[in-house]
Parts: sequence; C-alpha cells; structure tokens
Amino acid sequence: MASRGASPSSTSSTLSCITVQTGKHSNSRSSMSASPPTSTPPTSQGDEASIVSDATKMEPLVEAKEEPSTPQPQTKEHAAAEQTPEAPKSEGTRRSARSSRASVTTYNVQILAGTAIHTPTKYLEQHHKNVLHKPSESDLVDGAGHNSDKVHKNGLSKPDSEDTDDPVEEQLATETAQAAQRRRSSRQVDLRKEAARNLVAAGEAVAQKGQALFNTGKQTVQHILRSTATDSRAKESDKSVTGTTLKRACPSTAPTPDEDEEEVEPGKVVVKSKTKKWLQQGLYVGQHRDFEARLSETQNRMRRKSKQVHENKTLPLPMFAGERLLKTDPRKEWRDFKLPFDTYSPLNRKVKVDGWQKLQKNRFVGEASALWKRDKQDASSCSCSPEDGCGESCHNRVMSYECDSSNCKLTSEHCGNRPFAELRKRAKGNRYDYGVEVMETEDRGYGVRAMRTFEPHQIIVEYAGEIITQAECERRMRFEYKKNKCYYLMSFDNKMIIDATRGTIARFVNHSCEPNCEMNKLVVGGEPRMALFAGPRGIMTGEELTYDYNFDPFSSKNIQECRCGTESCRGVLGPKPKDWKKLTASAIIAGTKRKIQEVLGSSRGSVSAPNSPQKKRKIATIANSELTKTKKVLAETAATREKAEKDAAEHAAQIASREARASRRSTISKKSQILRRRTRTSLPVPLLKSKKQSPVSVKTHRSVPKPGALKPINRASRLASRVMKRNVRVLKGKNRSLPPARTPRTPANPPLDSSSPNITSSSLRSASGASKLKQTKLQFRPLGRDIISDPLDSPMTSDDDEDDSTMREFAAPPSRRGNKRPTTANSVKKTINRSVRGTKRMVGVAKAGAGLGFKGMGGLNEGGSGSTIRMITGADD
Ligand SMILES: C[S@@+](CC[C@H](N)C(=O)[O-])C[C@H]1O[C@@H](n2cnc3c(N)ncnc32)[C@H](O)[C@@H]1O
Repeated sequence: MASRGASPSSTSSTLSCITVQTGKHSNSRSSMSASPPTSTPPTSQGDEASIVSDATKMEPLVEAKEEPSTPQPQTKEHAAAEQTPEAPKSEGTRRSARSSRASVTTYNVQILAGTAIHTPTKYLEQHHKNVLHKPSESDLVDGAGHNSDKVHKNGLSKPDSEDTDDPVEEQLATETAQAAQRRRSSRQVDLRKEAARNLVAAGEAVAQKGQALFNTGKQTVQHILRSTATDSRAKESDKSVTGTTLKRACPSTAPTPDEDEEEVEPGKVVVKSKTKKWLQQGLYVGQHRDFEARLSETQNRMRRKSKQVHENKTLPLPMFAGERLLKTDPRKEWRDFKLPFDTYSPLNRKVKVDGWQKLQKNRFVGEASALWKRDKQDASSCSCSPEDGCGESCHNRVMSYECDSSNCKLTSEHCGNRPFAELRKRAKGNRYDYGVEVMETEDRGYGVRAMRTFEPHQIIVEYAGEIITQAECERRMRFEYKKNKCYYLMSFDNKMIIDATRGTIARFVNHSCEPNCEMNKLVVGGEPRMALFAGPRGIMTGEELTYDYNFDPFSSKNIQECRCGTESCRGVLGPKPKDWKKLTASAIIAGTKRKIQEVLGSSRGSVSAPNSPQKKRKIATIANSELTKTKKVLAETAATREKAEKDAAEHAAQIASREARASRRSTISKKSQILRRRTRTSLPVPLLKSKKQSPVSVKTHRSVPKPGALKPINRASRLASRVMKRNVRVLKGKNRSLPPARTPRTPANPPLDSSSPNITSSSLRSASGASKLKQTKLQFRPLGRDIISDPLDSPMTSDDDEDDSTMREFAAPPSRRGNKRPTTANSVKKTINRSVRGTKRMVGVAKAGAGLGFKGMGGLNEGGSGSTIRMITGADD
C-alpha cells in the first residue's frame, strides 16, 4: 500500500471512499507543509480550515493556523465527514502521511486510477473545480485576503517555491490534474452521447408532430379549394355561402375527410388536381409509338385504347416511332426517315408577319350571313359499331360530315370521324402540340411547316377567315387587293368565298404540284368548314406543308409561275397550260351572261329578249365590250401560245440536232466498222498494222465498188441531215406550231404518230432509203394543231367548220363583219348566244349557270366542277 500511496492514484481527490485515519497526525508538522494541489485528505486540520480546504490555495492559511495549534484528537468518522484534505509538505510529513496511510482501510482503486466514471456529478464538479477549472475570483483570494498569485496559469495551482521543493508532491499534483482531465473527457463523451440520444428522440417527436400537422394542413387546403370552388358559383346569389366559405377557409375549422365528401356532394363540383403538362417537342412529336400502318387511324386508336399503354411521349426513339417507316408497308406509302428540321440548322422560331390579322374561326361579313342558306345542309347520320370506329365505311365520313353526338352513336373515344373536335382539343395545347408555324421560303414568300408529325389524313389546321359573297370578293380584288401579289381567297360553300386575308395560319400554306396535304371541306354541326389534312404519306416534323391550289386564275393576267420545284411541276399555279383558255373563256362567258342578266333583270340561267330600247342599247354596249375583251384575251392567249410554241420549237430543235449528231456518229462508226472488217479480211495483218500502208489499203477498198453498200447510206445520211437542218430552220422561224416543251412522252401521249413528221430516230431510219426521202419531206407539216388548239380553228368539237366560223365571226373586228353592229334585240340575242355557244364549244365546257364569273366557286355542293376546292387569284379583267 505504501508504494501505492506514492503512486498517482493516491493523489486522487475523490474522497468519498477513502477513509483516513488521522488520529496519529496531530503533529503540526504535517500541517506546515503546503497542501499539494490534490484533495488528499489531510491528516490534521481544523474544522475551519477544513471548510476551505478544498482549495489548494488555502494551504498557506492552513500552515499559518496549524503552527500554533495543538493537535486535537479526531475520530475516524469525523475526519471523513469533514473531508479536509491536506497534503504533507515535507518529507517528514510525507512519511508520517505514509504511515498514516497504512491505517487507511479502503481505497477505491478505480477512483484512484481515475477510471471510475460513475462518480456522482455533483461531487466531481465540486472537487474538480479545485484542480482543473480556472479558479474563480473567490478562489483566487484566500480567506486571509492575499492574492493567490501562485495559481498556475493553466489553472493548476502552482506551489510556492518553498513548498514545491518536494518533487513527489509536484508530480502528484500534475498526475492528479491529468487524471481529472481524463475523467472530465470521458464524462464529456458520455454527455455528448446522451445529448445526441436526446436530440434524436426529440427530432423524431418533432417529425411526427410535423407530419401530423402537414396532414391536417393538406386536408384543410383541399377542403378550402373544394369549398371555394363550390361556393364561388353560388357567391353572387347567396352571400351567406360566402361567409361559410370564408369560415371553411380557416384551417382551424378544417373538417375531416368524411365531412369533406358530405359537403362536396350537394354542389357536385369536383376540383381535379392539376396534372403535369409535359412539353411535347423533339423527335416525332405527335406520332404514336404503336401506330400500325396496316390499320386505319380509328383501328389504331382502338388498339391503343384496349392496350392501355402509358406512352412516354417525351423523345420517343426511332426504334419505336420509326418502325412503320422501315416495315413493309402494304399500302406502299413510304416516307424517308428525316431528322427534325432544327437539329442541326436551327431556324428562327417565330416569323413575324406584318399585316396579318388572325381569325380563329369563320366570320360572316356583309351580306354573306343573310344570303347563307343554312337549311341547305342535309342531315346525315351513321350507324357504325365501336368495332368499325366510324372508319372508311362510315356514312357521315363518306358524305363529308363530321360525327358528333347528334349524328353518331359512338363516343368520341371510339369514333374516328371527329377531326375538328380533335383540332379543338389540340388547340388548347402548346404550340408544339398545335404543330404548325409560319416559315420563310426562298422564292414563294411565307410558308407553313410542321413542328410535329401528322398521321396520314390527320387534320392539321383549319382554313378559316371572312366569309364573303362573290360580289364582295370582286370588289375587294378590284380595289382593296389591287396591288397585292398574294391572295388568300378560297372558294367555299353557298357560292361564297373564304377570304383568309384575315384568317388562320392555313392561309400561308403554299401550292405544290406534288403536295403532301389536302384541303377538304366537312360539315361540322350543320355548318361547312374547311381544313388542311395530311396526305396519304403523312407529314414529318419540319416538312413544309403544301396542297394543290387547283388554282382558278380567273384571268390570264393572273397566271403565276409555279416554283414548287417538284418533278411533275406543271409550271404554273393551277391547271395545265392548255386548260387556261378553257378557264378564261368560261370566265368570259360567265361574266357576259351575268352582265346581260343584270341588264335584263331576268332570273338566272336564261337570257330573254330585251324589250326596251334602253336595254337593247345596254346589251349592245355589253356585247361590244365583251367582244373587245374576248379579243384581248384571245390576243393574250395567242401570245402565251406563241411563247409556249417558241419554247417547244427550241426544245424540238435541240432534240433534233442531238439525234442528228447521234445518227451521224452511228453512221460513221458503222462505216468505219465495215471498213475495218473489210481491211481485216482482205489485207495481211502486218500491212494493216503498218501506218504507212493502211491509207493505201483503205483507198484500195474504197475503189472497189460493192453494190448496195456505202454509197446509199452516205446519201441517205446526207439527205437526212439536210432535212433535219431544214426542219430546224422551219421550226425556229416560220413554223410556231410545235408541241410544248414539257409534253411528257409517255405511251399514253406518244410524241409522234405516223402523221407526225417530227424528226425522230424512226424518221431518220426511214430516211435511210432514198425512196422514202421524198415521202418524209412531203409529210412534214406543223404540229401545233395537235397540241395547242387555236381558238379560231378549234379541233375540239366534231363540227369544226361551223365552230371556226362562229368563232371567227365572234372574234373578228367589226370591220370584217361589214361594220354591222347588232341593233335589234334579236340580233343582239343571236350574237350573244352565238358567241356564248361558240366559246363553250371552243373550251369544251358547258357549265350552265356557271354563276358570277368564278369558275368552281360554288363549292362542294354544287354540280359540275363545283366539287373542286380552288384557290382564287387575281381580279376579273
Ligand atoms: C395563299 S398565298 C400563300 C402564302 C404566300 N406565300 C405568302 O407569302 O403569303 C398564295 C400565294 O403564294 C405564292 N405561291 C404559293 N405557292 C407557290 C408556288 N408553288 N410557286 C410560286 N408561288 C407560290 C403565290 O404568290 C400565291 O399567290
């Protein structure tokens, strides 16, 4: 135990378990020694001193006091209760302390070793303060009032120089401090752990509370939303309801979910929670992944519905969406795979069009509304089954009626004939959903391109604008749009016109001779509407949308060059050039008739005889002006024809010279082949190889006449080329009647027949015989008649001669008709009828009651060519 006593553990300040026998240490010596900075129990210390003995700095006081004191007997218990530690100061004291320690009954080794961790905190704190903590002021000043400058700056008491001469004590003090430090650290760790545990528990509790609060809040908000929606309707009629709403809005009065349902029920207003709207752009927007090209649109839709596949529309990959492009298509409707237009060449997103006033739906202007025959629309209904899905055989579809709840039993999910309803839905989406935008073209002004894909025959955009009468249309063209280059006029129903100058984006869709869209008209809810639909090939993202304008040029002035750039381009917007005359003539007929009708005031269709001199004069004036106009048109037509013929002549000349060259080449090669063959056969090989010898050998052979060999061929070729040259000269100069340049040479339209002496390889072949040359020469005659008919010499009707004379009379200047002007009613009528008849024959169309000068403007419900939807261009002459 003695060695143990010298050990650091003996310096433990934890005295609770230490019992020290102090009876033997009444000697004041012990009290003389400065108390080490430990709480080793003093062996002799008065009660007073013991009160302050817990501080090392009290040692001098103890020392001072103990000097005169007499040892007082102390019981073991008393000493322990007083707990007045006092460390020995000197070796003697130490020794005596050791000896006294011999009487110590128990030591808590753990405590002495500083490893006990369960020492009561209160006790520890009280005693550690003495050792470790920085002393408080009260500590620094001892009871005697002198400053404790012996306190070590790290908080440990520093023994006086006279007191610290004992290294053991010094060491003890240090060790005590270290032990205390260790205990403190371990205790701190414990405290931290405990604090952490507490924090976690507290956090969990808070989280639970928060969750509960959140749930309550959520219910409250939902309830408020519902009740607000319900009440807002009744707000105006019932103010008390508003009060209730406000009350309900208070979170504190949030009802339970059951209450919710009860309250929502009466109003039957259910506010749906908002769903996330995905931006549908990128590859294949609008294209369904599981689209099966073999099935119709409706069947596809049905299939999708039955499958209930949730389709990821964001960037579907070509492996899904492009499948139908790669598969064998039974309908042979192929499309090239294309990357979206702006993947590598981004375009300006928005083209701003000046002066375009948008209209989203048709609007009647002026008299149009009054004149619109609403009861004209016949009702149509279908009896399709859900399996049919209002497909190809749907009666409404066939009749160009859109299905709706009134004429179709199917629901909108099962019915496939509701394109305008689909469009309405789509229009609510974003612009990618809507799927079209204005673009700028290189040489055709603005155009429209797709920003998504469209299935074959899928609706794209409505053609809507102002619905105007023909009279209004004429007025606008004459005055308002006089200087315009583009017109946005479309023939419509009831002989009216949609003027999309103020209208939808569809007005910017350009013409193409090989279009990818179609303009169709449907009756929707009893009213006709027009829209652009995808063609049978469908539309890919980025494609420019086009349709065939089927342009009615209205006047030869307005025939426009087509720049669609397709292989089968007709060269002009509208019908083929040879149909121009038909159109202009029919326009003249219609115009003349209209004017005469106006003068006569008769009902449409018939021209009755004028019965007043005034009317007669008027009709005569009209007839004259119409004559002048007709002449003008004919002159224009002739000019156009001339131009076409000139082009054709140039083209023919090119062909002829090419063929001549080819024939010459073939003749020469044949000749040389024959010569070579002969040389080879007749001459020895070395001679043939010798350059010097070869001319001689040829000469030799030439001099040998062979009947029917070279001479006739030479002559024929020379003659043929002479004939060709002559033909070309004729074609270039005098003769203008040749086929148009772009007439395709198909089996159905052979370029030449036996009576057509144009220069071809066959004619050249026939020219190889001298006997046929004469025939070829004689057969040559102008071709123009066969291709482009002259209005003054029309071959279109069987009674050519009669028509010719009629036309000549009609078209000829008055002087040629003996300056006779029609003066009587009969003669006027005769003249008009004759001219009308003649013109009709000329153009080969007899469209009775064609109307007011617009061919095909009657729309779909009219007879004749009225079933054609046409764009209209230009003003009447
Ligand atoms: C209905 S607008 C079409 C939109 C027009 N490009 C624009 O910029 O407003 C019809 C006019 O466009 C032009 N156009 C349309 N397609 C054309 C084509 N294939 N070739 C030449 N011009 C065309 C013609 O000037 C025509 O009169």
